[in-house]
Amino acid sequence: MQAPVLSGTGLVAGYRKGVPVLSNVDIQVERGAVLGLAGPSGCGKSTLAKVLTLLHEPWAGRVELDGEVVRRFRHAAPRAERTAIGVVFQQPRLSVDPRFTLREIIVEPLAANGFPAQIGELAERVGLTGDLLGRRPHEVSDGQLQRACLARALALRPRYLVCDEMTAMLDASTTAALVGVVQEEVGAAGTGVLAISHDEALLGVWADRVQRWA
Ligand SMILES: Nc1ncnc2c1ncn2[C@@H]1O[C@H](COP(=O)(O)OP(=O)(O)OP(=O)(O)O)[C@@H](O)[C@H]1O
Repeated sequence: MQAPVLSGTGLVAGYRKGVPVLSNVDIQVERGAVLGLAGPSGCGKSTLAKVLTLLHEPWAGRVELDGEVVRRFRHAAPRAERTAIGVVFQQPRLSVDPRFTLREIIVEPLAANGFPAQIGELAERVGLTGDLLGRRPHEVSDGQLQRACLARALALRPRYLVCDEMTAMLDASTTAALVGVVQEEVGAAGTGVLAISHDEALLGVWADRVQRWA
């Protein structure tokens, strides 16, 4: 049986030749649990997030998705592998097309994969009600836009979800709401979550286990 885990083994990655940001990093994100990742600014947490979501190709080491070694990254990554791993970044305004309505933002992965554009229940779960779905990013708050980004990430029911400082720009009540939605997904769908955060107190209540980088 294939191991139900998203893992990185011996990962080496960076941006400039000869200057690795990740040097021999190991990580295992298990299904049905939240792994917290904490560490000082600049240590490479976001770089690891990009490698595990197949957006950045490591120089060495391997990423495995449920027992299969990932061989292609970025645009070359197979659709089935890309859609198995959702991601929410810190800054929602850098993550969306400003011309799209929130509804279009959430629907986009469903449409791109040939699924019906049914998002009513999902939008409600993330707290986007009333006329919010018809608004564009400049007409909503950061918290409302981040709700849409989380809904977009969950639309295809990914087996894994990487939350890279998902709540860093949000107030306490929006943070609690979004973490609650992720927790429901972990419980109902067995999603495996990597929660990257500076906020040790948040990870203390959210994560089942925390990996700390020096
Ligand atoms: N696209 C890029 N091109 C060049 N260097 C980059 C790029 N992205 C990140 N870096 C560099 O890689 C190093 C690690 O950055 P990364 O964003 O992974 O760290 P981090 O731990 O997530 O930091 P923070 O907690 O501040 O978000 C930093 O020195 C950063 O300047």
